[in-house]
Amino acid sequence: MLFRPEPPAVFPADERTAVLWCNLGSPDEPTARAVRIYLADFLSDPRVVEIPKLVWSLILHGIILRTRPAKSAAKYASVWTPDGSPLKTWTRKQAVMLSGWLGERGHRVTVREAMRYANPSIASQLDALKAEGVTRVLVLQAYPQYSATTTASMIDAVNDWSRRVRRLPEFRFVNQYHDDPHYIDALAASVMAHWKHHGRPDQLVMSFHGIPARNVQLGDPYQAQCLETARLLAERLQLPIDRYRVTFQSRFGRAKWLEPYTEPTLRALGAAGAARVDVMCPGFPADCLETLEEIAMEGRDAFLHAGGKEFHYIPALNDGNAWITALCGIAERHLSGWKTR
Ligand SMILES: C=CC1=C(C)c2cc3[nH]c(cc4nc(cc5[nH]c(cc1n2)c(C)c5CCC(=O)O)C(CCC(=O)O)=C4C)c(C)c3C=C
Ligand SMILES: [Fe+2]
Ligand SMILES: [Fe+2]
Repeated sequence: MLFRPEPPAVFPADERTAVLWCNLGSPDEPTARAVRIYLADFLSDPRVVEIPKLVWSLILHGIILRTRPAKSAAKYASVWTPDGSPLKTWTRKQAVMLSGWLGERGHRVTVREAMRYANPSIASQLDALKAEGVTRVLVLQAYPQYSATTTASMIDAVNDWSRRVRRLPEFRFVNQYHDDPHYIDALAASVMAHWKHHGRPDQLVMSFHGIPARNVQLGDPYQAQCLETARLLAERLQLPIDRYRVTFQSRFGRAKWLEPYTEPTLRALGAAGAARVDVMCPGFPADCLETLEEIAMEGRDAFLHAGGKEFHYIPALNDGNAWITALCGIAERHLSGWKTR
């Protein structure tokens, strides 16, 4: 193991704090080539696909990476903006806003966004922070609900970087904030803002990203945390139990994932004659491929073709005031004890 040489320590240490605002990441471009590189990295992560390495490597390289990149690239192209991937654009904007708001509250902290897969990578952002003299890093993730497939994988990436470094910053990790009252308030505010203009739907569908059902059996708390977020949000919206449902989207492969699945639920609601369905994705703080394409395009088509009349997608929290307030509060709580002002 080779640790990097570093300049001699200066005493007393001048403590400098940073918040690393982390999200999943997107391909660099909506092309089959860039998506292939992204998916190869993403899908080789043993936290994401828990299948024996040799078997998975054959399936991944023999089948998936030959067929999926072109299909996914076309989907990415349908949501791509002049600024690039929506997920990266929103995540960057959230980092800038969080930095400004923490500054207004008197904190001297640097805020940077980082991506688990592709760019800007966790390693490159940690390198940059270290070069700027940062000695304390709060790792905050755009995953309100903990899953080993996402949250633990991000911590793995930080640990991979740490393995190469001689003088480590002090790290803190936030594992979840699924029941944070301000996060719930921010979700409720975005729903209420939508309903103020459009009235209430017959059904509000709260769609979370799925994971394999087996992961939950093996101890992943993700499903329980999604259900708790949904219950708290419904309570906050004073929504009776028969006016909302919780579903799981983005199933990958043939194994059983968390149910009920979003798209079949939307089709069933359409076929049953639901006049209007609103869909929101509480587990995605930033709009991305999975919300803008899978829900707002494919989900809409599924519902309307099955006979539904009106479909509304309620945008993700993105740069909403209530959400940045919540983010600020979560960061401040976990920064406490580190002298930042
Ligand atoms: C293969 C297994 C996958 C698991 C497990 C998984 C869990 C998971 N993912 C998110 C959030 C996002 N996923 C996104 C895209 C995406 N997810 C998978 C696969 C799994 N996700 C793939 C292959 C892709 C890429 C697109 C595709 O080819 O289908 C995104 C959007 C990224 C973007 O660029 O916009 C997000 C966000 C969570 C929260 C989660 C578990 C809780
Ligand atoms: Fe995913
Ligand atoms: Fe998807």
